[in-house]
Amino acid sequence: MSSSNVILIVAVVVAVLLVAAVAAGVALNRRRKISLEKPDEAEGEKKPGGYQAGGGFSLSSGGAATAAPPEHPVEERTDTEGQPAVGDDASVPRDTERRGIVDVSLPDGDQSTGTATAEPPAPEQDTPVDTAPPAQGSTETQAPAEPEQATGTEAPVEAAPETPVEAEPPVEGAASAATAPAEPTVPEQAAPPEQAAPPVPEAPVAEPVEEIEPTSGRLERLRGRLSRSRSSLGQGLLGLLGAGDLDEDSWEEIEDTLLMADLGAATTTEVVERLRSEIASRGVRTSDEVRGLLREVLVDQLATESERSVRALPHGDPANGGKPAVVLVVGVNGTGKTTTTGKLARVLVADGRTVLLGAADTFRAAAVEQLGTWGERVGAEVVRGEEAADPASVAFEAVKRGSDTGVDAVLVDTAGRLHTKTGLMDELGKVKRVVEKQAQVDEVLLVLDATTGQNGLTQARVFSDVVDVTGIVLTKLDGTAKGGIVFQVQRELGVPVKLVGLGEGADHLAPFEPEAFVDALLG
Ligand SMILES: Nc1nc2c(ncn2[C@@H]2O[C@H](COP(=O)(O)OP(=O)(O)OP(=O)(O)O)[C@@H](O)[C@H]2O)c(=O)[nH]1
Repeated sequence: MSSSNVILIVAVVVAVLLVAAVAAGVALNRRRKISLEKPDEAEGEKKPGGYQAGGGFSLSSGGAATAAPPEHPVEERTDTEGQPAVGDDASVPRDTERRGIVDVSLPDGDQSTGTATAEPPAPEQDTPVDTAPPAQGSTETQAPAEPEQATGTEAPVEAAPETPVEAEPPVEGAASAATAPAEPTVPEQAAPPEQAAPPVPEAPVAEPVEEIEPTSGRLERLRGRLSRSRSSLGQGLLGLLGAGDLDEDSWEEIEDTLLMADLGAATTTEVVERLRSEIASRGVRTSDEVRGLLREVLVDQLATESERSVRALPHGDPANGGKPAVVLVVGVNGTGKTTTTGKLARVLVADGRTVLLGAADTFRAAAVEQLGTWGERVGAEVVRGEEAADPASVAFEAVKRGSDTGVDAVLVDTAGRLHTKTGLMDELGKVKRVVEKQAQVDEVLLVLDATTGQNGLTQARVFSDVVDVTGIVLTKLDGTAKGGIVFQVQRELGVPVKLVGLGEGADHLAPFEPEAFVDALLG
């Protein structure tokens, strides 16, 4: 072979390598960009009763790539005086019992958090949870009992005699699903293909006991529940703008209206400036034109590029080795975490999905009970720990159980109250890390109470530092005239509002859609 041939071949090889590298770079870049977008149809294949765009919930499955953490504006953190902060209650606690601070220090490889869990799951006992001895860390699964009405007196402890976890081959950490998982040694996505695995337990299937309201058109149907915000913000602005001849006093009033509705200073300034310039250039006369302009300006403020779909669809088919979606629900107690977890479960079940609930809010026995009731209502299995159990252990067990039984989604309700903010945050971080030992966390929904205004934002910043919040659920929008908090939350946190809570009813959860929301505000 002549030397020119050799050079030619080398040149061709180099060219091919270059092309491959460029292609890989482009692909990687694209993957990062769409990490929060809907997956291909194939990935998030739908079951009957699915969701449509426009009025329905938008669900997607988490991609292989983890969503890039949102950028959070760096701001001075100040707890609002006299207001509940992270680690406190967002509302008056419904009970007074508190558990002590759990040792949540977690150096890698630390097994000490499982200290209290050496005991096997408590045998069947009829004692109500609050009087049960604090057998920390033990978890048990609760099959959706044939529900009558859930009662607060129901003894939650039904020792699952042979939980699959205990029968599991001794994957370190998993062996202690009833204890704190020894996290670092569990290989990620460990799925021993040819192990003599114990029979895959079937998720107890129960029919939802209640009819679930259709999931499409929720925001439309619930728009009346925004009436307070509508009259203060929507009607207030329309009235002022429609009066014509806007002098400085009028503009000041418009500004005040926006501020009072909790839009925040930055958004308010932008909205007023835009309205002023558009009115000056376009000339807006009729009430329809006023409404049209206002709608446009407000929707533009709310629209973000972030994907709003909730990543609650499984990775592949769970019946054939696919993994369930894992959703963590975080937030301060009293904001509506448990309620939102239950409502979201209903949405998924209505979509033909199977759900498992993890009651990792072990801080308060009643919270666990509450989630148990939601589980019964939708026919979802509930994995829970006893009061004061290690939440990470419960979460771990829930995800494991969900994977074993092949559910579509595991929703984990976490604690929002501890004696100290640091303890809470350490614990939350641990919950996420532990869960990630066996499955990707697809969605971290931060639940914020819309009625707490600025304080909710403070909470959100703290939570965002510990876990990458991927979506906001703004609850109790029905109980406030300050629906403008939606604008501020998105702007300040850089995280999209994905769901809104519009009441205490089981189906008072709606997907957040900027246009429909603004329409509801404007009446
Ligand atoms: N009006 C209204 N009330 C809501 C909404 N979401 C939740 N709530 C109520 O808020 C209260 C607190 O809700 P929870 O779900 O218990 O709050 P949490 O954050 O989980 O608190 P724990 O159960 O202690 O963990 C309950 O009375 C709910 O019914 C909503 O969108 N609107």
